[in-house]
Amino acid sequence: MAVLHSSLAPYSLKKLILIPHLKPRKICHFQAMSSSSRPEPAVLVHKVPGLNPDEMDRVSDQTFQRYTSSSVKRNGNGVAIVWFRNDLRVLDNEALYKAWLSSREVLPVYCIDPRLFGSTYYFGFPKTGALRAQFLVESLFDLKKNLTKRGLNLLIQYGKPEEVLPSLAKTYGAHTVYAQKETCSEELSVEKLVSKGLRRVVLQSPANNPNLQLIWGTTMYHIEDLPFDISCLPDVYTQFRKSVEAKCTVRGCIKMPASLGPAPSIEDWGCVPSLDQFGLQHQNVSLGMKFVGGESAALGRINEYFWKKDLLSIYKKTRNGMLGPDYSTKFSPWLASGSLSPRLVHEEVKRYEKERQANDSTYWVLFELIWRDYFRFLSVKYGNSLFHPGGPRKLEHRWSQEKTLFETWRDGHTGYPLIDANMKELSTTGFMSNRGRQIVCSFLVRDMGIDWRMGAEWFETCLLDYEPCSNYGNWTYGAGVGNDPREDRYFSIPKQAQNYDPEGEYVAYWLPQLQSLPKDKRHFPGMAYIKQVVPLKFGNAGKYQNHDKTSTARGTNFGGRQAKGSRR
Ligand SMILES: Cc1cc2nc3c(=O)[nH]c(=O)nc-3n(C[C@H](O)[C@H](O)[C@H](O)COP(=O)(O)OP(=O)(O)OC[C@H]3O[C@@H](n4cnc5c(N)ncnc54)[C@H](O)[C@@H]3O)c2cc1C
Repeated sequence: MAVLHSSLAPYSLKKLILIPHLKPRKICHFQAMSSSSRPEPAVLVHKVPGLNPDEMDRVSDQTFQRYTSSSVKRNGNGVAIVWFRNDLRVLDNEALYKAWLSSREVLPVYCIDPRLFGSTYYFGFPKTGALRAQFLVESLFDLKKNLTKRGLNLLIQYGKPEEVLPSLAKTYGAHTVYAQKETCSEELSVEKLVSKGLRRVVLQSPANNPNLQLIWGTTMYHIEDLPFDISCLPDVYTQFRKSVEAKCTVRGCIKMPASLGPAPSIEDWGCVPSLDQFGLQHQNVSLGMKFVGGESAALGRINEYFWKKDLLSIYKKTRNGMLGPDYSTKFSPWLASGSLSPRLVHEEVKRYEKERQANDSTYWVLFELIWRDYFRFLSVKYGNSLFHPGGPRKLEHRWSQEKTLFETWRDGHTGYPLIDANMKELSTTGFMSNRGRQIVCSFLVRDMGIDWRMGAEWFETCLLDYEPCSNYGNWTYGAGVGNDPREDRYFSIPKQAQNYDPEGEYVAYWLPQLQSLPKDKRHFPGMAYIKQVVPLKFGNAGKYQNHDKTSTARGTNFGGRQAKGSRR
């Protein structure tokens, strides 16, 4: 058992809870050391993917050749608009494909919706942090480049889609606006407003009859191929997985036309925005991983992880790691922004299995992508209850919203190195491993007793890979209010530290003050002490109660519709 190291004793959780006015920074000694005394970590920043720009372009061009075709025939007329949302890619993009097929000219549009740069609903954190905004800027820049190479351009407009799109449809006489279908209430409310705006165009000039066509494109398994009605979606993941694996096939990627032009001529196509246009300042990534946004980088990462480094063959053994770029695929930021299609990942896994090897690891990437699908489908089945305090099961529980305590977690000042290191990684890079996310979620909710929505909203601010279904879905599971009553797990910090960072390498990377300690002391310098005096697990299971009413849904800044249009 670790012995308390006097100079590194973390303040006790009990003290924090009993005396909330204590300023953690003052009593948490190891965090008060001056930065000049900290040894520099060996590697400062890993670029993900770790390819140089020329290599990335080459890889991306090769993949484009594989997934495009020159023999696709076009038979449409007029102008179609593609409204890019969370599908910032060219390959396997069905909305773009249908727009191309049904028209003579395609007008690709991205709307920078000011609401995405407002505040989160309950706790008022920035809805999009600077790192994700930067990732978005890079993604748009790359999309514009890839469209231009194929004869189109990207019109970037600052404004609400329900104002921008009808006006463009009217000006260019577009017959259809194609877009990827979303499933959560804020996005659904924008879809409704766009449809309404397009109907107004018809009223004003009946000859012009634009309509909105929404196309499913976010999951690996298509919603129409599910072997059950979505209202009967199993509440146990394993049942869902077994059922889709037995009864459905993943559709192949759509072969996109090699050339997509011509585009209608527009004088000003709009520039890729800079961060100050979002009211944000550039945040430098000085440690950990710096992800590069955009489809080219996503294809580069597949190439690097699967083909160049052969890491796919050992994924199952490494996936629970926390340090460095290569323990897991790191596909999530590109999947969330839609720069990468899950079906393309599926096809590349199958190709790898054919050309190199098939094993547990190659299968396990698909297993994880089925989790991603599952959370998306759950959002259709459960709607807004995903965002309610009691989650899909409508459980009642008194959560604390104590600000000081929450801030120690948010800022990585809890005094527990495993928690602090993960929270520092999140705020510095916009990323955290799956293992880390489960641990910090359990700590916030079960050890600190804090409202899980505070954690979920903070993740919403910071994560590069934020998307509502996976984020709120995983948080409801972590808080024990998810749809599956059996997914109610407590993560013991000593056990997690022992299993996943036995040498303390991860914590010492993010908290360099710990590097001078012997490896066995890095992790829980105060563990013996904490175990004696702090009831780490509050045993909350007995406090939950079922109740029938959902919490009062309120309006959001999305769409002005009260209650129904609200996520919360
Ligand atoms: C509290 C909490 C919040 C989370 N919030 C998000 C989020 O906002 N966006 C997000 O994409 N993921 C979220 N996850 C899931 C998971 O942590 C990340 O997808 C994963 O860490 C991304 O790293 P990777 O791409 O290297 O994953 P890999 O291990 O390489 O997995 C491959 C892909 O499978 C999918 N995947 C893996 N695990 C999960 C999971 N538990 N749920 C859903 N999809 C999964 C991801 O798309 C991932 O890219 C959250 C998990 C927790 C516990």
